[in-house]
Amino acid sequence: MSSAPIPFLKGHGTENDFVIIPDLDGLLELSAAQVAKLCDRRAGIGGDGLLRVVRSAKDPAAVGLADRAEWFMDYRNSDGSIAEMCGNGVRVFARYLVHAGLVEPGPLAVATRAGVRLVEIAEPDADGAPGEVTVDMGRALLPGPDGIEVAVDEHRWPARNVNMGNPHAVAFVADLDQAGSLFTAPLVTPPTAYPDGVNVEFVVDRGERHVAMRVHERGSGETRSCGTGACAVAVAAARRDGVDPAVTGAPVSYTVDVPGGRLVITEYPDGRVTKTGTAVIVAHGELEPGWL
Ligand SMILES: N[C@@H](CCC[C@H](N)C(=O)O)C(=O)O
Repeated sequence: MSSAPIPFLKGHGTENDFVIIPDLDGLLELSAAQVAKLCDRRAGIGGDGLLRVVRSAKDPAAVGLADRAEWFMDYRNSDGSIAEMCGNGVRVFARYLVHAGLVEPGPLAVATRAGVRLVEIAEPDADGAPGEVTVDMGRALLPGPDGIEVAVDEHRWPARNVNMGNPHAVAFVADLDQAGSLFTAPLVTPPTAYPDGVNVEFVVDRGERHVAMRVHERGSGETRSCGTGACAVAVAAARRDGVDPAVTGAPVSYTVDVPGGRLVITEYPDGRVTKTGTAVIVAHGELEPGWL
């Protein structure tokens, strides 16, 4: 790694917060331990995850995507592990590119480990406040099997396996407090359903096409929002409510409240799932030389 100062930014999407490392030409190699150090909330910058911003052509992980998307989101969880996709991360990533003058508001293709995702960055409003960011998350997969369960303390719920590029177990519960402290990962069975680990969402109804959730994220613990999780929740709710757009032929939207704000998720008859919410840059700085 070069000894030049390393710039960073901090941003969040509905309080799912990220350390952003611009590495436009792919000169940095961040180990899992270095990512965990950066995401540490006491000894580092602090974040639920890290977004390394790099040109697709400069990162081997984005091979084959560079002709469709100039920028690659190298996303890592706060423990340093790699995840295929981060739904809030990709919106904050797009916000950073506009903030840095690297792209204009409007449509943008972003390469991720789950493939290319299309983002729409709204123009700032009349007061100059940044507009919301929408991402087309592609199709949800519901691979099963039947019989998945999530357990916390004495509570046990049936759960639905929804894959949004990354794995989710969605459980509808009577009360979000039943999920407990979430200091440790909920028990998900059978373990064979998720060989690579799982993000777990606990969901309650708030009204018509309106739910609220808490999440325990693989590699990060409980977070205040999870974009892929909110999409998984909306898809699971649509199946439960009998409004699968592929069957009804009509799009369906769910408002998903997370501890850090609100996301709006729409699923279309062709299977695409979009997600809209805020994405904010809050700070920037430079790492102390030698610290990392
Ligand atoms: N917070 C994210 C999801 C990040 C990845 C997840 N922890 C995993 O390991 O799959 C989101 O907004 O989608």
